[in-house]
Amino acid sequence: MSSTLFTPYKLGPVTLRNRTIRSAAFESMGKDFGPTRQLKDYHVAVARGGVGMTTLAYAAVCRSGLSFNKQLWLRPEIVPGLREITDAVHREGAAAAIQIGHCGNMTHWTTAGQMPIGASTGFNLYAYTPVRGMKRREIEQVARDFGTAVRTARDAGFDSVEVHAGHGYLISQFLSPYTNHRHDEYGGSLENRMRFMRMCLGEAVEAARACGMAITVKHNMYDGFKGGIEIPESIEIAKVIESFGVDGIVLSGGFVSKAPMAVMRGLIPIYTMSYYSPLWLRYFIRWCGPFMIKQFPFEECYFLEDAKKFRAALKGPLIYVGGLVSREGIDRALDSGFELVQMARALVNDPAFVAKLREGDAATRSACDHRNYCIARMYSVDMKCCKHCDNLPRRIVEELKRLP
Ligand SMILES: Cc1cc2nc3c(=O)[nH]c(=O)nc-3n(C[C@H](O)[C@H](O)[C@H](O)COP(=O)(O)O)c2cc1C
Repeated sequence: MSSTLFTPYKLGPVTLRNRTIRSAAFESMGKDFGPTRQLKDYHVAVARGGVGMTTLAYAAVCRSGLSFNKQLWLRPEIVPGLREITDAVHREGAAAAIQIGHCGNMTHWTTAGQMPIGASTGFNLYAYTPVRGMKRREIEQVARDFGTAVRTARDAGFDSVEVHAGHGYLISQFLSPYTNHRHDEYGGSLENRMRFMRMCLGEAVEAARACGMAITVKHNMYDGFKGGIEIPESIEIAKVIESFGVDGIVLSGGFVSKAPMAVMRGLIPIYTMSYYSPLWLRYFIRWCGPFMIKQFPFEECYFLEDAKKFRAALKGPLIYVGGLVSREGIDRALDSGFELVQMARALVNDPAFVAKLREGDAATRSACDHRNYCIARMYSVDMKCCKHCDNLPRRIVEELKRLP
């Protein structure tokens, strides 16, 4: 067994009690773009369950960066509600982080309060909406919003911020040749495609340093389809992220609008997903979902072999995420040179998973079976494991049983 898992780690100015972080996983528990009692209770349970740090997700840096109505929009009005959460998390001995980002083209007018904007003009199937390419002044404003969001997070008592630069959110829409078709200084060469990321990181890192917060970046090792970012280019991007002096890079992959299961792996319960979708979308998902959503089989530590290539190329702290379900897997990641590990589904399934690892024997495993009910449900209800839901509709139970 690795000896480092339950040792403290200094993440920039913050000391974590151990090497585990609850990964940013959209809870779908917000109301009016702000926090709720349910959101607080969930993160307090995770903190009580032993993690070093828990991450609230996802918080948009401005209104146009919201993709769901139950997300957070980081602004002064919600600071008191967030402060209640961070105080309660701290009382449990854990640190508190918040993921900040902008969803770019993955939204709808009704949520964003304006026409969706992205790196380039187009039509987004994810939200069935036309998208307008961002003007220069919008690009500059959103970059500044990243700095403002960091300061707001500090006012709310967070110890750390995670900049979302992966998964097809706005920064990765600029980075990826698949979504960036610009002909100006923000498009074309890799240097140009990284310009927006550099602007956002410049603002966010400066703000974090000024207010004594840790800062990490979630980055795509690859987008998960032909025409997107691949590992060699992604390593070059990671080197630039590292040059900003961030406290850690979280290595992930996949584009939620094109290859969502490349991010999370495992099965996707199509009927369940359609059940929780608005009526107008329900039958489209039921009929077209199996063809549109590419499957990526789940495997423990599914990103580890690729993440090791980044470990070999980079010097700074790296955070492993993806398919951690056992002590053996966590130790494997830590022993491969990653300073910290993040987990999402193991903690959706059981917020006390880390405490069980500490108290249990080496064979302790998460009971999550990666049938991904939590993902199907998250879009319109909240993020919950099927194991915590009573009285599920019969057809959902049957579908979850039927999946191999
Ligand atoms: C329900 C759910 C919601 C998620 N939402 C986000 C999110 O808002 N931001 C993000 O960066 N990743 C999100 N993810 C991805 C996780 O952070 C993580 O990268 C991925 O699930 C792999 O970790 P795991 O195998 O421990 O679950 C989400 C995952 C799940 C299961």
